[in-house]
Formats: sequence, C-alpha cells, structure tokens
Amino acid sequence: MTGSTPSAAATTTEDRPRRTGRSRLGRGTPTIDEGPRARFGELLPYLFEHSRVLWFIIGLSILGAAASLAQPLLVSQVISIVEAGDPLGTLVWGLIALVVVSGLISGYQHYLLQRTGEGVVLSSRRRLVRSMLHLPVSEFDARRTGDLVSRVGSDTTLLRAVLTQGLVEAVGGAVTFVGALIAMFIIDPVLLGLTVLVIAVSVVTVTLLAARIRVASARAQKKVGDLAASVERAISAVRTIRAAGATEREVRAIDENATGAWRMGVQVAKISALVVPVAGIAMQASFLVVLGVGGFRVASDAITIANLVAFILFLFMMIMPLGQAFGAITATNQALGALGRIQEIIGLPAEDAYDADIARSAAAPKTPASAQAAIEFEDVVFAYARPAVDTEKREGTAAPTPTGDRSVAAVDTAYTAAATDTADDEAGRSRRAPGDPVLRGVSFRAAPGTRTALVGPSGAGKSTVLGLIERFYDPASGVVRIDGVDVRSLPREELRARIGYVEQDAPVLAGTIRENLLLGNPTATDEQCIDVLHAVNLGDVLDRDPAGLDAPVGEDGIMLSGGERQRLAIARALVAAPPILLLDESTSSLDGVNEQKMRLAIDAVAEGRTLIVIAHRLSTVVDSDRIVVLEDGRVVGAGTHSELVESTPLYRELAKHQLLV
Ligand SMILES: Nc1ncnc2c1ncn2[C@@H]1O[C@H](COP(=O)(O)OP(=O)(O)OP(=O)(O)O)[C@@H](O)[C@H]1O
Repeated sequence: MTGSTPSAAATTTEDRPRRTGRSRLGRGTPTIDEGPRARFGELLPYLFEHSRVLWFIIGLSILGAAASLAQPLLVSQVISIVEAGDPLGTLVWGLIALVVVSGLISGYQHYLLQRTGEGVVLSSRRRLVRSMLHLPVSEFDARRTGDLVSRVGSDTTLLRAVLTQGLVEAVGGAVTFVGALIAMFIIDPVLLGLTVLVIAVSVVTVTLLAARIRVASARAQKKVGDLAASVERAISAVRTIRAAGATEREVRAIDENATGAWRMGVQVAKISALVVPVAGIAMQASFLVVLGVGGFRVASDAITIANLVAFILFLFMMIMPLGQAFGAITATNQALGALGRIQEIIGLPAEDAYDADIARSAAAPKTPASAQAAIEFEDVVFAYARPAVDTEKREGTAAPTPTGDRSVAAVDTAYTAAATDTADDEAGRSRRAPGDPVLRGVSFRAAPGTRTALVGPSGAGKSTVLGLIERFYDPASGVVRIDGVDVRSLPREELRARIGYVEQDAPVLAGTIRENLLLGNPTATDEQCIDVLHAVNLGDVLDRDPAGLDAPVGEDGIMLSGGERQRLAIARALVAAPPILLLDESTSSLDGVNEQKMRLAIDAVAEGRTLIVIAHRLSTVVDSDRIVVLEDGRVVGAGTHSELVESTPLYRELAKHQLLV
C-alpha cells in the first residue's frame, strides 16, 4: 500500500508500475506473469557508456574475421601448389602465423568483452540503486524487499551476457559471414544457392523461437524475484516463524517459489536447446549438400578440388557466426527481460525535492525562521492508497509482533472500552475501506520549544501524523506547516535536516554504534557521540564491549535490548542536533526500568527543541506541555493532562486504566 493524496494515490500506487511498464518498456501488453519487457533501444545507453572500448573490440573482431577469411584462401593455394609439385616456401609459415594471430586476437577480445560486460552490470546496478533509494516512501509500501534486492543482484547480471555471449562478436561474425558468402559466390554460385536455401529454413525457425525465449526469460526472472522475496520474508521474521512452529511451512512456501523459478529456467533451457540442434542440423545438411553436389561438380569439371575444399572451409566460416548470432539472440532476449525489471524501477519518478507550485504560491518565506520551530496541522485529510500490489508485503515482512506486553494490551483495552460511539479497535479499523481517509481533518499546533504528546488507540493515525511532517506522504487536503511555512514548499533535504525522526520499529541499522550515530551527522566527534549516549542513558553500552563506539549492534540491532535500541535511535537523531524531534515510542520494551530510562531520555532531549512524542503509555507523556488525543483520524481532545481528564472521556478512561487518576 502506498500513500499520498487520495487522488494521487489512485494513480501513484498499484497501477503505476504496470502502466509505466506498458508505456515505456514494452510493445504489446505485458501480463503480470511476464512482467515488463524492455525495448532494444533501452539497452543502448548501457552500451554507449563503453562505446570506445566497444568500437575497439569491434575493430579487433573485424581483424580476426579477416584473418580467418584469409585461411581458406591460403589452404586452397597450398593444395594447388602441392598438386603442381612446387615448393611451399613461406606460404605455410604465413598460414601458421595467421592461425596464431587470430587466436591471440580472439583471446584479448574475450577478455575485453568480459570486462566491459562487468562494466555494464556495474552501471546498471548504480543506476538502479540510485533510483531505488530515491523512490517515494510509498513505493516501498507496495513492493517486496526481496524482489527489489533480486533486481539489483540477479537481473543486472543478465545484462552482461549481451556482450559476453555474442552481440559484439556477432559484428565480427557478420563480417566473416558476408566475406565467406562473397567468396563462396565467386567460387560456385550454384553450390551457394543450395546452401543458402538450407540455412534460411533454420534462420526462420530460430527467429520464431527467440520471441518465446524472451517471454520465458522474463517470467523466469520474475520467479527469481518471488523467490528472493519469500526468503527475505522468512529471514526477517525468523524468530516469529520459529516460535510459531511455522518453519516447515515457510520452507515449503520457499520451495514452491524455488520450484517455480526452476520450472521457468527449464522452460528457457528447453527453448534455447531447440536452437542448438536447429543450428547443428542446418550445418550438417548444408555440409552434406555441398559434399554431394560438389562431388558431382568436380567430376563434371565445373569446379576444382582445391576450390571445393576452399568452399567447404568458407561454409564452416559462414555457419559459425550463425551459431554466434543465435547465441546473441538468446542472450539479448534474456537481457531484455531482465532490463524490463530494472527499467521499471529506474523509470519511476523520484521523490520530488519540493512542490514547486506550492513554493511559488506560498506567500510566507521559504525557510522557517526560528531555531525551535512550531509545527501546525490545519484541517489535514490523508488516505493511504488502496491495497498494495502484493499483499504478501504487509503480511509477510512485518516485524515480529511484540508478545506478552500486557501494559500495551491494557492501553488498547482502555481505549477500546472508552470508545463507545466510534469504532477504533482492530475490528473498527478493519471496517475502514482501503483508500478511506486515515486522518480526517486533523488540526493542532505544537508551539516552539514545547513537548507535545500524541495519544490514541492503535490505528488512530498517530504515526501517520509524523509521516506527514517528514513528508513521507502529502495530505489530500489541508496543510502541514513548520513555522508558518507549508512543508511542501521546502526542499525535502532542508526540511528533514531540521527534524530528528525516531521510528517505531527496527530503528537501529546493522553495523556499529558509531555507524548508527553518524548516520545523520557524519562529522560528529567521538566526544559528541559519547555525550548523546549518556544523555539517553546508554552510557553503559560503551563499557560492555572493549570496542566501545565500534561495538557491533547486529542485524537490526539484535545485540541490544528493545529499550536500548529505541534509545540508541534517539541518540542517533540527537547527534544531528535537530530543532524538531519526532519520537514514535515503541509499543514494546515498556517494562518499568526501561520506561523510567525512556522518560529520562525524553526529558534530556526535550530541552531546547520542539518535541512530538507518540506515547503508548501515558506515564511517559503525562507532564507534556500539550497532549493531543486522536481517535479514528480525528482530534477529540487537546490540552494538558489535567484538562483532558476533565474534558475528554476517551482520555479519562485511559488515564483511569493506567491508575493515574
Ligand atoms: N503504509 C501504509 N499503507 C496503508 N495503510 C497504512 C500504512 N500505514 C498505516 N496504515 C493504516 O493507517 C491507519 C493508521 O495507522 P497509524 O500507524 O498511523 O496508526 P497509529 O495510531 O500510529 O497506530 P499504533 O499506535 O498501532 O502505532 C491504520 O489503519 C493502518 O493500518
């Protein structure tokens, strides 16, 4: 699922990748099974990047072709000289030299082709990764991580084959082919006519097979993407899967995808395998025709033996490039299938820097003035798009659900009990149709330098509010402002540089503590890093490992406790010293000790900045300057704790359940 404005949502999500696939990438109408297919023209920019070396290689292969073409002529000369009983002299040495030179040329050419092929893979990976990481956040909602990884890892490698398996060599091959054809025409046009007839049949057959190879290959690559996505899903939730006793089921699901990929691979192999015998039969048939008819023509003195031998050698020379051409067609078709999947991502529009229209029409200054910015929501309506392209995405790759946290369960029970007239619980949320607004006219203001808490039932839209401030999504209507400036008119980089954002789940990256801390501010000193660690009560992690700041945190920060991960994420946001901090408190890790540490951390970071905290337990935010209560996408109350206890039943109920009143 993706988000943006409802109207935009309808066009920017599910349909877009496929629509882009049709208009930019393919002829005809690709089905979801085939996936997008690229046009040959889309391959050319990748080749043009290496045009100098490719011209050099083409030059080499023409040279090699000329050396090969000279060989039958020399052989024919040698036979004539032997027949006449004359001494061979330097002719034999010339022949040997030719063989050696063409061998050397072909070796060097092979190396250059492989190297250039690697270059093409590299540049396609660079372009793809650059585009991928600049896609709007909503695109990632709709796509499976494993499939994206597979495009970078597997699809790109298929582009190499275009070069290594023949496209450039086919140029040299074409020279040999034409040269041989001319020589054969000069030697015996009748024999040539018969040969061409046999070969033409095989060329037509191979051309027909090529179209099927392209379709099968695109399907095979899609299956590889499915496989990668299912492996990613299983690995990312390995603990949950083990705990649920679902390992074998996952293995079977992955196995099904692996079998699907295998089946498609075999289909490609079958079609490609047809190409080989077709080429072989063409060669043998033409050889037999030449031998049989040629024998008669020697007997009737229409052609000499020396010329028949030369003709047969030229025949081989003509057929060899044909084999190369068939290989090139297969490889190119496979590459076009893969390139379709690469270009599908590259062709998607990147996140825009800012909304030019709004920036133009904004009367207010483009840069927020104060160091402690005010945040303002005015009548904001927002809907996520309709269901994602792939439901597996949300079901399968979701982070493991926190279990056994009774305090969180109690919070939601409290909300549910309080919410009598609206449906806010799980059942209520499931009644909201996909594409219905998640925020329905939200308005509130967080004054500069104050602490604002967002509270409300699960699914009320609290995290969505933070997503809109960060401009991961834009509202359908209404405005989000920082210091009076519409956030859409600010360059995203500038906007995000002003905001520290701590997301709810998995906020720690694999790597070391230092790498995590330097993410938002690569120039921070060790001293600054250590200071912020102490500020969020994480000083002790430095003593645990002699590596100190260079201690690894493991994949997703698995070597730290849940509370420590959350506080490390806060520390990371602080290193960049942002004037605004958005903190989506984790629903897990809320035991008493962690909660206390979290409160202290929040106190420490609140100083001198505008802070918006999403709280799942009131105790962490009860002393906030302002608490905004969200319910089903609406603000149902705002004020201090004591004001809300008086004025807002939902809040009062919640406070009662948490023994605060
Ligand atoms: N990326 C997304 N795509 C589609 N729908 C989404 C997306 N993120 C959230 N939603 C839906 O929007 C609604 C509000 O979600 P949100 O995460 O803002 O709620 P929340 O109040 O923060 O909940 P919690 O307290 O459980 O974190 C939910 O119904 C949720 O299913």
